[in-house]
Amino acid sequence: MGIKRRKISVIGSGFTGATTALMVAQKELGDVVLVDIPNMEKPTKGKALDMLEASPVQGFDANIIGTSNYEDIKDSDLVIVTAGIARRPGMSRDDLVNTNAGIMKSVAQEILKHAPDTFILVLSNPVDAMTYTIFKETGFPKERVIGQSGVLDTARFRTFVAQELNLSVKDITGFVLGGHGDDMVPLIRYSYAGGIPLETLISKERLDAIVERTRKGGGEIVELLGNGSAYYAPAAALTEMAEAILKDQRRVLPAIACLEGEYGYSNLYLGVPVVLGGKGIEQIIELELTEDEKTALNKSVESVKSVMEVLS
Ligand SMILES: NC(=O)C1=CN([C@@H]2O[C@H](COP(=O)(O)OP(=O)(O)OC[C@H]3O[C@@H](n4cnc5c(N)ncnc54)[C@H](O)[C@@H]3O)[C@@H](O)[C@H]2O)C=CC1
Ligand SMILES: O=C([O-])CC(=O)C(=O)O
Repeated sequence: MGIKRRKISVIGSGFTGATTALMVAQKELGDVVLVDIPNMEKPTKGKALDMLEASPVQGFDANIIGTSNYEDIKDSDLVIVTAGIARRPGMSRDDLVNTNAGIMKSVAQEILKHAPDTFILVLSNPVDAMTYTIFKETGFPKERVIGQSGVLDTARFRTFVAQELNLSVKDITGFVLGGHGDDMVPLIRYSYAGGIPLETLISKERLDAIVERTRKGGGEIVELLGNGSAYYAPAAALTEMAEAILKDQRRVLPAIACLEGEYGYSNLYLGVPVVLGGKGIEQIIELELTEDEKTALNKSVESVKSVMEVLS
């Protein structure tokens, strides 16, 4: 008996998985199990040990292990899924769908077998469709299967706005709705600098340019890196969501949630504002949308659905 530390399993020890493992450990959200395929077992163990050896210097208490044995995820409080292939220059996220759907199915079976009571955060792309796949394959309640896109997309938007206004990123808030693709819908009307509407601070032309850069933000990093996609900001986004769940913070964050009538859509996982806490997705917040915003959201939904059709 006694009080036990939380356990967080990160599936995939590549760029995003390893970075996420380090960030959640640095925040002392719990002990970390980093999982990859048998071929990758040695480097996965090596990364975990290397991170653990950073802990005395940085002063965090968290055990970190690397493994290719899914039994090690037993009793996880949270499983973060980053397994799969990432895109390279010239590719869209949707090009990853067939390979990653196969990987999601096998990962879902392992989670179901070894950690049936856990929460799941999905990162693998195309993430709206992959979150839906994990939901279907595990049969978990919808509030326990959550995808990450909006925290990252909003973080990019906030970064660009802070640069434009030469203000602290801390004072910039925003909301990005819809699928995690180039049709995502940054909601300017709900975006502020220190409580002041952005529309009163930045010209329409400059705001349009920021929205466009946000939509293509993932691709911008892919072009710069040349051999993969973003991982620092995605890992930071996953860590914020993990903290909201594990500390029952009831944060208001954008997340990929299962819609059953909300915003007029059903049987679909899509990025929307939610309350994220100890029960997972505790509420989906429905914002009033203008006709233009509804049209933009609909376009984004059509993109997500066309990817999901490939899977059915
Ligand atoms: N939703 C989002 O905002 C973002 C999504 N992503 C997506 O996250 C995914 C991972 O990206 P990276 O970490 O950069 O890729 P990566 O290639 O560096 O790492 C992926 C890892 O998954 C492992 N893997 C494959 N099958 C597995 C299985 N069955 N079990 C355990 N591990 C398995 C691979 O061996 C590899 O080590 C990609 O699909 C990428 O597109 C990346 C950034 C942001
Ligand atoms: O762009 C990619 O392929 C990875 C991703 O989802 C992002 O960085 O937003």
